[in-house]
Amino acid sequence: MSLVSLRIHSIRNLQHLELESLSPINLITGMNGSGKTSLLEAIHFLGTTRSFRSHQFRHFLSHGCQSALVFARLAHVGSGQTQPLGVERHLDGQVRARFDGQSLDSAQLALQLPLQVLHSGTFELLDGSPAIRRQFLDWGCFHFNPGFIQLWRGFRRALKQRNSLLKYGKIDPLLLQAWNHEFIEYGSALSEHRQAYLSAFVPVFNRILADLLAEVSLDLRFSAGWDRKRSLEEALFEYAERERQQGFSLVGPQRADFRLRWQGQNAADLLSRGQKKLVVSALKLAQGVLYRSLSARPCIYLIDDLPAELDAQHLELFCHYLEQSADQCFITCVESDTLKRFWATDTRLSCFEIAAGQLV
Ligand SMILES: Nc1ncnc2c1ncn2[C@@H]1O[C@H](COP(=O)(O)OP(=O)(O)OP(=O)(O)O)[C@@H](O)[C@H]1O
Repeated sequence: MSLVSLRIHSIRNLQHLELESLSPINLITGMNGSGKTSLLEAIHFLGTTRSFRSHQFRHFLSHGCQSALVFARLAHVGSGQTQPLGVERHLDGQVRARFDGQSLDSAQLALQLPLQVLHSGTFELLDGSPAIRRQFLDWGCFHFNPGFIQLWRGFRRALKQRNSLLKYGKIDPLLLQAWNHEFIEYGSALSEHRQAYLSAFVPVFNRILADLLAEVSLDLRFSAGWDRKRSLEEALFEYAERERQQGFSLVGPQRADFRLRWQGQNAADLLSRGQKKLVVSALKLAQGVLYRSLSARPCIYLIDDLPAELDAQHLELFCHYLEQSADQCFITCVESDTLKRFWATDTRLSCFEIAAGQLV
């Protein structure tokens, strides 16, 4: 699906904004503080009911408003048919997502509008906490395997119950055994899905990285969250006493991570900012390529300040990559001339300029 038109109400300084005739490549330009990133945030809200830069809804809801609404018409690739998608969220916590007249839960919404975001915070994928990389990995697994969400939910439930038993000291052995069983069943399966996804992902990532940043070749290492020479059951047994003392689960898929190594060291410690941006971009592009090859559906890319950190040569490579993909892109930058020259003349491109939250 791709967005054909977009209507935004009450997201940051975008009180009411309507965009028509969206293209595969959409350039959003404007001065600092004009509302470019807010527009990307609004599309992210449409696909997830959340922002990618504020955890709290009240921070990205326009000041003085009670609710935010984003509405779009989505087109099936290759057909002229469009369907409406709307997401509304109120300050009191109510969230409503509707697609073509049907209510959607968050997982169904994510399936309708698969998004990849690149913004200044995305660097954390390399040097931030493992939770950020697990989230990245689980996005891929979620779209790679329809059964993954059930496993993930089952595992989260078992982890929560297990942690609350360990936390409150008085442990009923039968109850702990029951939750251990769930934890092991769901946890082992979850980890297998993550590994299967990475096996498919790594060659795609390496290929894209070689195109975008030929001088860097990275080794992606996955750690499951426990020593894989043992089963998860054996690892729980080995850590049982330490977990009792610490009061929470110490081993399992909730500790999984992956690291990128370059020349035997943590890549984040060696790469320049521009190189980091290209590596993170290659990770995100690889997820999109894999998603498209499995589902035959495109991803939507939200790319904030694409030119930042990149020289003209890498910028051109990046733009070339985006225009060749079947994905839809929303790209922000301050000056439109910075990016306009990098596209082929037959690329379907729409340019929107924003000033103080309004289209110019
Ligand atoms: N909750 C809010 N309600 C209203 N306005 C807000 C809210 N939060 C932030 N703003 C304002 O919205 C404006 C748009 O911010 P945004 O980050 O989208 O700008 P931008 O065009 O991406 O700027 P830059 O080029 O500097 O990154 C800013 O002026 C900001 O102060």
